[in-house]
Amino acid sequence: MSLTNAPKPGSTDPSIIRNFCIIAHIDHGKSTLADRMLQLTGVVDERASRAQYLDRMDIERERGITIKSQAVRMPWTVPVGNAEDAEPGTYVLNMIDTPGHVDFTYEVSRSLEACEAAVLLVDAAQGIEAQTLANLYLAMGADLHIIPVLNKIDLPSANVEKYAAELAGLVGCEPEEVLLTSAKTGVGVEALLNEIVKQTPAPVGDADAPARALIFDSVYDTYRGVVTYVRVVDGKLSHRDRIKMMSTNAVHEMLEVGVISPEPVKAGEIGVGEVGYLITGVKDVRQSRVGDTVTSQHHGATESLGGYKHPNPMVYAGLYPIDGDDYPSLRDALEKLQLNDAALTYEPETSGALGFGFRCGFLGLLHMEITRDRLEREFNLDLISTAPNVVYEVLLDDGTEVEVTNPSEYPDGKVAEVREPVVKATILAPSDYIGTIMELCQLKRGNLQGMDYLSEDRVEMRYTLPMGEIVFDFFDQLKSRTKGYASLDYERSGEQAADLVKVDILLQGEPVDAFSAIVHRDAAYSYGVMMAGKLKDLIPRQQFEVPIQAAIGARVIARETIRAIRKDVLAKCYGGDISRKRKLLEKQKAGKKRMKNIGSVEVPPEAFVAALATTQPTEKTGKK
Ligand SMILES: Nc1nc2c(ncn2[C@@H]2O[C@H](COP(=O)(O)OP(=O)(O)OP(=O)(O)O)[C@@H](O)[C@H]2O)c(=O)[nH]1
Repeated sequence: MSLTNAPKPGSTDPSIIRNFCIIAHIDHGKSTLADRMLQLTGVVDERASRAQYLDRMDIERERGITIKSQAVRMPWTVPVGNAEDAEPGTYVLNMIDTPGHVDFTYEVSRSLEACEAAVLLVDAAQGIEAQTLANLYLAMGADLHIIPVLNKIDLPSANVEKYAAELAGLVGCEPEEVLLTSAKTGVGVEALLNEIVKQTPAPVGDADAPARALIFDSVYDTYRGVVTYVRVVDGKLSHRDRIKMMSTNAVHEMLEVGVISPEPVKAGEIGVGEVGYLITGVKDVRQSRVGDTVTSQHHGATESLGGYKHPNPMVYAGLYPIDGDDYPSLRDALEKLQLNDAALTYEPETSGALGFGFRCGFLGLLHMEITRDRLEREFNLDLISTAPNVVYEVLLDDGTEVEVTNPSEYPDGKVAEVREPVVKATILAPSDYIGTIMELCQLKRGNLQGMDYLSEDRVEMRYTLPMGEIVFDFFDQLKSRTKGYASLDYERSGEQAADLVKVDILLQGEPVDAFSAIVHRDAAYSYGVMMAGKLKDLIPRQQFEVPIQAAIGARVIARETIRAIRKDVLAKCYGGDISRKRKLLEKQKAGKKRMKNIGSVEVPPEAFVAALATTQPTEKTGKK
């Protein structure tokens, strides 16, 4: 349909608005389906459509993942006499794109809150995966109507019958009610749009009440400052308003209101049920937080929409520039990233081994990897990052409690109790792998909470596990044990007391803070042996013997030795060529400058990078 006679923002009757999102496991085709919908509704024409319109950032496109949610307004006309029995007429569909990964669960939950229905998309060749379930539970928690869809039905390996039954069993409908699409070829997508119109409840709100809108995303734009995405629940927001953030009472000037279709389109106002953006001139997303309620300054609402949560980092790691001179650039880069990332925290720290750097807090491992990636790519920095760790609550003998976000700050002795964060994990896998998964979970101190068969050969296992074990190498091991067939999802679920100790690694008797780790007492020995062995291979031989030790307090639990060598770079230069000799000596000197010194031991930065490389690709990067 043409865009010119589409209903105008601000004056759209809520009864013709349909707000929905697409939820899916990674790679099941969410972005492709979204692109196809943009084309079919005429919002993006086929020629202009570059693949995956919604995934804006380069990294997202390269890795094929969605980090930030976006919302697009699409007009859609249901023709008279359509097979799906939707009421003919022109509707406004707002498609809200949700991030798919567990690290961003809170952002997902806010995006869902802005919708009335969720299209649950499942790959017809893969079936239900862990994130299908996690997202479905979140959507059901938000009271959304669920529209089950099997995608990729064009694939020769698609097993429509089996997975339609699985999906129907999950959402509680008949297998015939599961819609079938191929986002790639477009088959079934028009029918899906009609079904969305038919099945999605129209938004309900009080047009005459004071304005209340939910912030479900907030993005920093270099030219325009922060762009805030909102769903209006009651009243209306006009470009003439001054607005108030209800969690902080901060008041901002409104510079622009509009809708995205798919580029920003200015509007005078947006009303009940509508989804759009606000620009207020704030320069930092922390002033416009996801989950907060926006109201107008005058005659504003007194009660916020609820559900606002402050994002708390769950995983910490130290980031250090390989070249110490890059420290100021790293600080500037983190400052810039934080403009667009309310969940990222950092503070300066100094490491005896690595010099000046920052201790950064992340929502999870993917968040950490994305941040590191962006620092290296967009800001051209070479970084060493320490192994990620979780936050421990340590109760000392004298009754004081300290929060430890860095293993090297772990109090020595005097510890009465240590509490560690726990997660509820859901693992989906072919039933052949039950044995090996159970073995792994046991090894990682997991407790089986329940197990269900989704179909005769696929099983869902629910565990509680210490989060510290998950950030270590759990995912990697799970994938290798199940040949990549298992999928994992987890959410935070309280704390537990545990018998944890700090293992230090010493080079020539000097502790190297970057390698200290907090581990379970039973795993301390294997961590010590693994680390000492790794370093023995990575640190080049020096002119003297270097002992490597792993220790708990004063007790040494593992030891390796790097034998001495005298590296004579001139050995091969017999006779006279003095300029060649000088060149070699200069080269050696330059090499030494890069070295990090631990006592008198020279360690090349690459050894730190390799020793600290967690064998820990997350679900996304594991595919690289
Ligand atoms: N054959 C076939 N391939 C499809 C279909 N839909 C998507 N794909 C392919 O599946 C892959 C993943 O699709 P995406 O749309 O990026 O998946 P996604 O769910 O958005 O992934 P994330 O953004 O990472 O969560 C891409 O290579 C698509 O081309 C389909 O209907 N048929």
